[in-house]
Amino acid sequence: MDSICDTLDVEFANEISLLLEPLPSSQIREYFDDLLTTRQCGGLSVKHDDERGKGVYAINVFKEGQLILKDQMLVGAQHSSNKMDCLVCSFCFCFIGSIELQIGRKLYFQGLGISSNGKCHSDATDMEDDSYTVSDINLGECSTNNLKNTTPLPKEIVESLINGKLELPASGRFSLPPVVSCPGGCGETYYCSKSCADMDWKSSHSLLCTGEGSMSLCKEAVSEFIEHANDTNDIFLLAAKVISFTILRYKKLKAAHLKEEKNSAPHGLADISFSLLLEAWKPISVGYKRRWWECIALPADVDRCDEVGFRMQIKEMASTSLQLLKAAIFDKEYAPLFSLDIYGHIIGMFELNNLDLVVASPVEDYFLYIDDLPHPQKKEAEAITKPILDAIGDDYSIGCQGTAFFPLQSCMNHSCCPNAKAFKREEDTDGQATIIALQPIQVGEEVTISYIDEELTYEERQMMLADYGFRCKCLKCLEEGHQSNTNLVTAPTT
Ligand SMILES: C[S@@+](CC[C@H](N)C(=O)[O-])C[C@H]1O[C@@H](n2cnc3c(N)ncnc32)[C@H](O)[C@@H]1O
Repeated sequence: MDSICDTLDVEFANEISLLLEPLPSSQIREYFDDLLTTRQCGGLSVKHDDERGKGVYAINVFKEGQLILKDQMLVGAQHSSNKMDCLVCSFCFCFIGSIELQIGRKLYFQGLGISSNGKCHSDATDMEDDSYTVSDINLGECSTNNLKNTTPLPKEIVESLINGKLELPASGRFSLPPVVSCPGGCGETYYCSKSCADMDWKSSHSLLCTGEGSMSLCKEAVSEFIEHANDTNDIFLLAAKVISFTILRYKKLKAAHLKEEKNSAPHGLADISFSLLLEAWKPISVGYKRRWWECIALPADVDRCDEVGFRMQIKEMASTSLQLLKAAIFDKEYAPLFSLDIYGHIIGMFELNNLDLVVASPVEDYFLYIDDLPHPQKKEAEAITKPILDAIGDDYSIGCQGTAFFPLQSCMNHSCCPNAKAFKREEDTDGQATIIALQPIQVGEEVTISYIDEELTYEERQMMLADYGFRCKCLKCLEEGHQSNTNLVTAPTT
């Protein structure tokens, strides 16, 4: 595995080990206390123990069913294969536009079909008089929808759904925020508001935008990086967001520092630069992480004897992705961020902590509403909606799907008898993680969630948790583990 030589890893070995060094527990606690204050979440605290690392503890009592935490993601991305099904805000992941636009886009992409390389191909006409047109839609890979038993609609109807010329019955009850375009003009990301667009721009998108306003070194290089991620693993898009986020935070800290320096005796900037980079990196430094190619679970179809080769391939793929990212946004000033070791640890952090990003579809709610209407209205509405439902087929209910890193939720340890779970309620219409109490939780008790299906057998659970790199010692496992050991001892020999 050492055959992949990355010169930055050698040149910046000291800086890299400082970036990867765990923070002292007092700093970790301070960081999470501040974060909990910004989340307006008074009932929790993050503490460290030597056996299991960080954990989340209740400092208030929670009742069964009570909301424990709404956690805002640090970075997240919609799966490229899901972009055909759902148009969502690229920052908060709520659905945008209108029910008609959501349905029209879905039918439009279904109508295009999927070419042999898994990409959409476009042959539709533009509708230039509207702010969101068919030609605006740039999606990367398409999902392989289940199009069996669907009855296509005429192209003009699909176009009028997208253009807002056709209004569906009662769709006003399901109004969605308007579509706001990317300020950099990439035509690839859309938002629910100017404030989401601005926050995404300042957080990471300004460096990863492929539009005219991009702050990257080379827009074509950004496009190449994105294409590689779409073709291989969209986790690289999240890693790029983390690096951009750190660079932009660093630049902001440096600007504030220079402003302060003007008003006092100046110090050498070189000395202070790395400490500013460390500060900018703090939200990532507190995340539990290991190198991706070392911690990724061996897929079921890879034989144990091919393990070394598999891990080497993963490392090579990450190295290719990093070279493409370097061509897009590298600067010597923050060079250690572009070492393969740091890139591997960022992706490993996602591997070990990420939560599925799920937002339910308002299109599903819309069709359920129509189905529930009393008889005369239902018949009237269905005269219009039924052909549309027949054209979409079984996939009408697909919601937004992606992956995201949540700073507080990722501190929650696993238990096979958890007292909390990640659960989206009806009112949770964006990408935040929502954690709900499954049972009463007392002050001082650890808040735990299950990373796996806790109904599996003891052996199956341990096998699945081995992918997360640990053996579970929760009460249920201690009891069942003891029982299975006892059975082994007492089992009759044949
Ligand atoms: C998502 S993180 C949870 C937070 C983590 N403890 C930390 O320090 O950031 C998952 C990691 O926590 C540890 N962990 C979580 N639940 C555990 C459990 N029931 N028993 C042992 N280790 C556990 C394992 O190292 C696991 O890979």
